[in-house]
Amino acid sequence: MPEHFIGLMSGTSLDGVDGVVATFDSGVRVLAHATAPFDPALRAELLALNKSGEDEIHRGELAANALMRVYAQVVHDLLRQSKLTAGDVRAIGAHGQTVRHRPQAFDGTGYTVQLAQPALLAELTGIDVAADFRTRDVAAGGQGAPLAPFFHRAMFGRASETLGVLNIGGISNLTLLRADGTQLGFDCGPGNALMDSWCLRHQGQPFDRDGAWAAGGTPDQALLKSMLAEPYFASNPPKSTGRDLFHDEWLAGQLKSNVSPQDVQATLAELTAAAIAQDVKRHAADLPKLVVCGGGALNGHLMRRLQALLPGTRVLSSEEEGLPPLQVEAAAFAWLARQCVRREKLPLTSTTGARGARVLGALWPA
Ligand SMILES: Nc1ncnc2c1ncn2[C@@H]1O[C@H](COP(=O)(O)OP(=O)(O)OP(=O)(O)O)[C@@H](O)[C@H]1O
Ligand SMILES: CC(=O)N[C@H]1[C@@H]2OC[C@@H](O2)[C@@H](O)[C@@H]1O[C@H](C)C(=O)O
Repeated sequence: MPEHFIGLMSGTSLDGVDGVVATFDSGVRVLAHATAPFDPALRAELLALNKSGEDEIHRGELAANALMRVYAQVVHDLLRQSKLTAGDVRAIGAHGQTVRHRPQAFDGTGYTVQLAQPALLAELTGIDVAADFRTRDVAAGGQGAPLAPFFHRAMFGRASETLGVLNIGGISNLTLLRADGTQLGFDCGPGNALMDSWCLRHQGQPFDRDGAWAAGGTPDQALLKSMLAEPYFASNPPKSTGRDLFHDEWLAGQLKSNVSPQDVQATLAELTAAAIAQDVKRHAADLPKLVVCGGGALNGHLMRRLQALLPGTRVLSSEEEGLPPLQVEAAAFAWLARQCVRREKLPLTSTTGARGARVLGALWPA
């Protein structure tokens, strides 16, 4: 029987948990996919914990416990769907919930915090849990993110082919896999997070389905220019970002003139697409193919804008390459769990800037 791994991802969009059960013995094979939304109180608390607040250690621990219960529910759903038992699964890779990401802050080492309680998840599932994947990279001088590029190579890479893999979650990140075997990976900037928040505020919807609201507006060029002047966009990789920088107050600080809510949404969509296109042109002029995953791949308007800004590149959904957009990151953490239990070092340097290859993650035995 092949070794099975479960991957659980709850990302910066805070929409909930995506999980997969997968095998990697002969290529990547996803046997089941399950999701669980966050209930509004947990989502609000996780969002609030992205900023300093009262009694945050206590609140953070309770939120981590609550998060693990949602993770356990996804694990049980995956086992039921795939007709596997806990004993059939070698390990779970649990990402946790990023609430702070400051890899180079203050003391030159910095930190990244993913709320999780892997011990509780091991108790609730009876399966070994690999977690805390980012901190070793930060300790080794890296950004701690993005980590999916190593999986992107395993999943989408082809010998002697140059291609890009783009994840558009709350934040967007780009992986460039070059024909010569080298790679680059970094966060481009906002993905859906600012759009989601603006849409909730003005439309009462958690996200702009298919980008329809944005598509009916017109980007405000002065606002777009001002947003693109944020120094993060021009800075060189290795680099990573998050809600620490791209939060509602950042957007509020940009809104100096009177732009209609719908045109602001159109401008935010254009910002996501333009920042990505700028990065592709800067680091991979003549890129033949860009495989898009994450929830943003389901946003037709965003996909059309990306294609228009990158006319020489074929922009396609990861679905066309064998893995649906909402399964890619969860599959990445299943794969990272496998690397962790095998004590395989990942060649981090060209992507995160870490000093050398390291084993990522720690293990909580069942
Ligand atoms: N049908 C759709 N139309 C438009 N946008 C969508 C659609 N479905 C999902 N999305 C967007 O995708 C987001 C979720 O994406 P995803 O699950 O990839 O993010 P994440 O994993 O939380 O974030 P990150 O990759 O930054 O960690 C939603 O918040 C929403 O903005
Ligand atoms: C610190 C953190 O949680 N970063 C996330 C976030 O969401 C997208 C982007 O920013 C990426 O850098 C990363 O997630 C993916 C899974 C990664 O590590 O590749």
